[in-house]
Amino acid sequence: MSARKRIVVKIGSSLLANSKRLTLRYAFMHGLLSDIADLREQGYDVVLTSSGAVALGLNAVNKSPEEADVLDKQAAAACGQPLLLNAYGQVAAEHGYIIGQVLVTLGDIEERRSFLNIRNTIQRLFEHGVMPVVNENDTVTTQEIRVGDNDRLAAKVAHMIQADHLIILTSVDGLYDRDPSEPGAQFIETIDDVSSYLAVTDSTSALGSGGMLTKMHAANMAQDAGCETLIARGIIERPISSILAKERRHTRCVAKGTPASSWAVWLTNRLQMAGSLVLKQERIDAMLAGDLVVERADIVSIHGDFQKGDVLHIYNEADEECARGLTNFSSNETLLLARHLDQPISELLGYEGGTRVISPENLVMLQNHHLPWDVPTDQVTLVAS
Ligand SMILES: Nc1ncnc2c1ncn2[C@@H]1O[C@H](COP(=O)(O)OP(=O)(O)O)[C@@H](O)[C@H]1O
Ligand SMILES: N[C@@H](CCC(=O)OP(=O)(O)O)C(=O)O
Repeated sequence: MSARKRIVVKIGSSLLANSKRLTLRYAFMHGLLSDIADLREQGYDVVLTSSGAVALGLNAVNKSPEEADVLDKQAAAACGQPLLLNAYGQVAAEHGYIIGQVLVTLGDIEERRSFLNIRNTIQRLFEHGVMPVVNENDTVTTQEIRVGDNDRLAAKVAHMIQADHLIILTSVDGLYDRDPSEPGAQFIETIDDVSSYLAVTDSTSALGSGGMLTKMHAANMAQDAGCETLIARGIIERPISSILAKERRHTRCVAKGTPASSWAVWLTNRLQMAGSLVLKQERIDAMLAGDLVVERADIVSIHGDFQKGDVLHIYNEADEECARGLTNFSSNETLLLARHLDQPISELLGYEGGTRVISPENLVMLQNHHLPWDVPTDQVTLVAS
């Protein structure tokens, strides 16, 4: 691992685009990239996760943020992303460095192989002194399969590169106990456990997507990965170094304890559910006591249409999510195996393979994880029926 420190900086749309004219705020970009030039000199490797493609492309499709539908936004992103990256490229060159574009989809970061590929590419860009600029590839995503906000995407990148800090620059100076436009809103300086703030208001600025809600989710994901999240106002001189030097107000979400392994964090911080299993309480108790495995006899019900290698969410019979793990069988195979417990697996499936539905090395308990999903209500298959 390199001795250089790593930071992921997330830039919200409201910082990059003028909310009325929907044009680029060059002065902000200059200040930001000049600050990054100094940080690079001081030994920081920086990844920018930058929004702004949709906002900067809206003029090209003749729409305002309010009237644009999903397709308009995808078309706008196709026009705005090159504008954005061109500007980053030109301004970075004035400060003596090169940027590289990394466009990703939800599938790319949820699939282990492409996740590792992106990580290796970012690593190689660092080795060449190039600053990666990451954004979601909005033109190819659909509503159901998209990250949807760059806060959580930035947290994924922070986990991917084992960043020391995730810095979220936005239009307010941090988290308040309610929307700061409400009278009496109190500023929150330090957050030890993000889980108590996961239900904060989700109202956004004119161009924003997720508001503070997705910033808290991002901080929660980063906390799991051992990375501290700092949330601060972006329109200011030296927007990043002034935060790192604690010169101005910001919200700090502390990274506590030893981070889980990269594999465990990848398994738990999923944004998409392939399928799920409800297990008998005895098995959940055994798993909590350290016996990490799922056998076919443990299954009460199966949800969803999943494939071998997909990550499943594991629930107890009270519909509480307890664990996540990588399945060795598809949903059809799992059903067959669980319904015919007295028959050998090789006979049922027609091939020799393992016997466990989820193997110990591929199973992670969620006891320290704060983003459990509700049990899905569709596509339920009761094993005993
Ligand atoms: N509890 C809160 N604390 C701070 N800001 C909040 C809160 N609730 C809502 N907001 C609003 O969230 C907005 C920032 O989120 P967003 O517009 O999505 O920014 P970005 O484009 O930078 O991601 C601010 O305009 C702020 O008014
Ligand atoms: N990928 C989108 C950004 C989505 C997003 O998260 O926006 P924001 O809440 O302003 O950070 C774009 O480039 O416009």
